[in-house]
Amino acid sequence: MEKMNKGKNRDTFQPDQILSYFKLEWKVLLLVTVSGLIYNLGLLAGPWFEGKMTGTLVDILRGAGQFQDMLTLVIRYVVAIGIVQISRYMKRFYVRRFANNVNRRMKEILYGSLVRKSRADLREEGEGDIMTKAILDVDDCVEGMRKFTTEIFDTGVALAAYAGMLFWYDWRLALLCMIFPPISYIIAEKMKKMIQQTGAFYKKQSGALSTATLDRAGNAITYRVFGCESERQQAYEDNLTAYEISAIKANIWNTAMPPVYRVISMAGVLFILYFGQKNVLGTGWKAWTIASFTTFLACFVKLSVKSSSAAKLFNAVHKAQVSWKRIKPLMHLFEEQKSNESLEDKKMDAGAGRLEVKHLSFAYPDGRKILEDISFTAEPGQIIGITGAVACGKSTLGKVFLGEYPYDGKIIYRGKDLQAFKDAERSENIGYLGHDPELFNDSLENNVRMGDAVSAESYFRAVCIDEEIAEMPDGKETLVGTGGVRLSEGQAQRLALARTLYHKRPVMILDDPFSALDINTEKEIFAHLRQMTADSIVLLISHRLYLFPEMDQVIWMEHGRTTVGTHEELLEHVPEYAELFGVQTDAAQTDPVQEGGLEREESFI
Ligand SMILES: Nc1ncnc2c1ncn2[C@@H]1O[C@H](COP(=O)(O)OP(=O)(O)OP(=O)(O)O)[C@@H](O)[C@H]1O
Repeated sequence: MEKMNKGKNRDTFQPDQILSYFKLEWKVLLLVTVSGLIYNLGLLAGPWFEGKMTGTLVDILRGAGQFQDMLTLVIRYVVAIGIVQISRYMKRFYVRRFANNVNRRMKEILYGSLVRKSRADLREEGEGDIMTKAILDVDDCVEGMRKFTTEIFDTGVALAAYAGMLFWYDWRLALLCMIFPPISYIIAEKMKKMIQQTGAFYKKQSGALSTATLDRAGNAITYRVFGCESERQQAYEDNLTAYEISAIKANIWNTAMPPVYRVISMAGVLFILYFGQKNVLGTGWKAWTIASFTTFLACFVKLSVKSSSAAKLFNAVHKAQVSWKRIKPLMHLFEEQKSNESLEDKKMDAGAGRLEVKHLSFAYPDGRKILEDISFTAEPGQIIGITGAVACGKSTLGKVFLGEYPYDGKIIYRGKDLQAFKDAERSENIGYLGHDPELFNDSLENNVRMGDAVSAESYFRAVCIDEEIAEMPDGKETLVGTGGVRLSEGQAQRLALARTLYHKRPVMILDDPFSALDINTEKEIFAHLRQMTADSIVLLISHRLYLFPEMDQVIWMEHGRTTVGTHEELLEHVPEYAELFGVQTDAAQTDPVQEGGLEREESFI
């Protein structure tokens, strides 16, 4: 990959063209070619020596030959075998190396493509299918390429050499018995469709089974609690059965045909036995010795075996074609996009822009309109509270800023519509914290720093998790487990917020960041948030309204439409908002846990 990124290879490399991968590996393939040619041409020595040795043996038995001749022949035979085997080893080594290089390159490209897909697309595709593509399909594809590369020499060169030898001994007989191998090729080609169909179906089932397995493992507790285990087990069994059937069918088509091809290829032996013995007896097309007969027969058997491997090669190539078809649309190189701004520009500009949302409307790909004609503006330093009824589109409004789907209307920031932002520009300007903390299996600190050098300590304090971390045996080095499984929900949520604040952006979208916290902690963190985002715009989506009197603006959402104003204005003009706020603040006053204000005052600027 590194090599590919430099020099002229990069300009010519086309990741969605199989030939490009061969071209990129031309040095390794050259070594394969040289060692492959030596190996396969050397193989011809086998039948030649076998014929010679048979002839010498017959001479010795007749008393016309010397043991010394046989010994010399055997020594030369052993040396020839040595050379052939060394070249065979070299050829195999370099073919494997070629396959490993291509496999790694394809996986890197595919991985780069998959991680850039939107969350929604990934979910739609299914985790199981993604895993199948990223691992199994690449492996099958490369296996087809490896076999193709190997067989070009093992089969192509050897076939040509054996055929040449047969013609040299008796061209009429050679023509006669060589009718059969092409017939086996034709049959193999005809079988292509079945092999491809069963192969594609097997891949599909394999993806479905992986998805079912992940689902079962991920939701095991839910299924147990709700008593759905036997039902899920049955669904899993059904998937497993479908997978097994598809695997058997694909395997049958893959393995049952090669013996048939071999039998067809071998049919020429009958001609050799009949016409060959005539040659030996002196009544055929050529005058043969026993040695010539043995060499011809051995050569033909080897040619038939090789030609049936060629038919087998077709199977592997057909299988690889199925996989290639599945992954080809994902084979694109992505450049690390960098905006042209310097760090200083970014610092000066950070938070300098006003955000203008004008007549924003949005529908998911299923066509249902979620947001309708939304307009508001926000200035740097403002925190804007977004709330509304359940499922009214709050999260969707936040996600629109991620640019995963197109929208109507405009979101203008820094004088440009968000849809015109490059990915890198968008990620430099928009920070997002969704419902899922998306923690990875690393230390608490690394989850916040994400590779940056600055210490995460002050961010731990900002989200009020510092004291809990201090009590953990490994402190900030504590591993959080996959998805943060070793943390409480509130801890995971705060850690994710610390990460978002650490990587502060001029526009920050925080989707319900306090939902798992008590009011005291929420208020404390909010005060820190206010300090830390003094030059940013924060869109804070929340169901809880205790903090809304402190918001610079409030957006009330209902059926995809919005009312925008200050908290006081909304209390006056939106009865639903006033009612919700009243209910929540009344509840807080009667709940002792919900009372209180800021316990710790600290500056985070
Ligand atoms: N990826 C999606 N594809 C299609 N429809 C979706 C998708 N995500 C959400 N929706 C639909 O959009 C509507 C708004 O969902 P959204 O999550 O934005 O609401 P919300 O106000 O944040 O909900 P909540 O109050 O439960 O947090 C819902 O009806 C939901 O079913």
